[in-house]
Amino acid sequence: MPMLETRGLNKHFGGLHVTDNVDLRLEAGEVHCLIGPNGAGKSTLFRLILGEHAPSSGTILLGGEDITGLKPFQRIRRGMSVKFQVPGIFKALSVRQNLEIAMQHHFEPAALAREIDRLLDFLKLAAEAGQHAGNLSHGQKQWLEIGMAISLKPRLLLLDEPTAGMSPEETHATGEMVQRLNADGMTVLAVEHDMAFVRQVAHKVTVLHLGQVFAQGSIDEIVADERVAAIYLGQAHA
Ligand SMILES: Nc1ncnc2c1ncn2[C@@H]1O[C@H](COP(=O)(O)OP(=O)(O)OP(=O)(O)O)[C@@H](O)[C@H]1O
Repeated sequence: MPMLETRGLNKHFGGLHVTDNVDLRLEAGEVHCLIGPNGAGKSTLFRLILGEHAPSSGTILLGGEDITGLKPFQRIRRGMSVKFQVPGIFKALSVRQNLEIAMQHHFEPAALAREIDRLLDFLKLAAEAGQHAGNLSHGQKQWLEIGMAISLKPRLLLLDEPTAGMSPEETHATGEMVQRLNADGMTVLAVEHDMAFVRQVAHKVTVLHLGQVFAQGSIDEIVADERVAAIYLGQAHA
């Protein structure tokens, strides 16, 4: 059974058809990257999956369950989690306190401290645990945000341009984090422009164009597809 499936998903904003009959399927245990030119409808599709927009028509299934009518918090309770591009961290609190806020209601105190230590190691933020989150570098803030998104161990993680603004080294380290999460069983859907990252992590790539699924396949198939090169990859330094 797929972890996530959209069937005939449509979204209109007035006369603008932004999501056009999208059938997307993520198998459990898959890392799937969503690419496409600016304005292709990637963010809108993300918001539909998360429940921040209601579709004009179509169905969304999580683990086989129809979640189309559920609110975002109900989807999160069913094991979905998201990291947006703009960090939603509390700058005046320490790195550790940010993770505590995300996790405090879900663990006993002793287990909480242990889980946070493990997570800080995973995020390469152990040395920064006591620092104000506002003092972290841009890449570290993104990692803290990923930490908050994975702190409750979702089965489906949505990442919106996780490596935006990162150096190549930080991008690679982020890819390794995604690979480790995936090795532990997490299914991941990432909107991403950085083709090195896509090549590093993706089992499958979907190209969106004008709100539609334009092409789908492995990264090698996508890079070899001249139709994709014509609309997108020329701009993306594949
Ligand atoms: N709330 C809205 N109301 C009206 N139009 C919208 C709304 N949200 C998005 N759009 C339009 O839908 C189209 C797709 O936008 P979307 O942000 O989903 O694309 P994208 O692929 O994520 O682009 P980018 O890579 O630039 O973020 C754009 O033309 C945008 O102007």
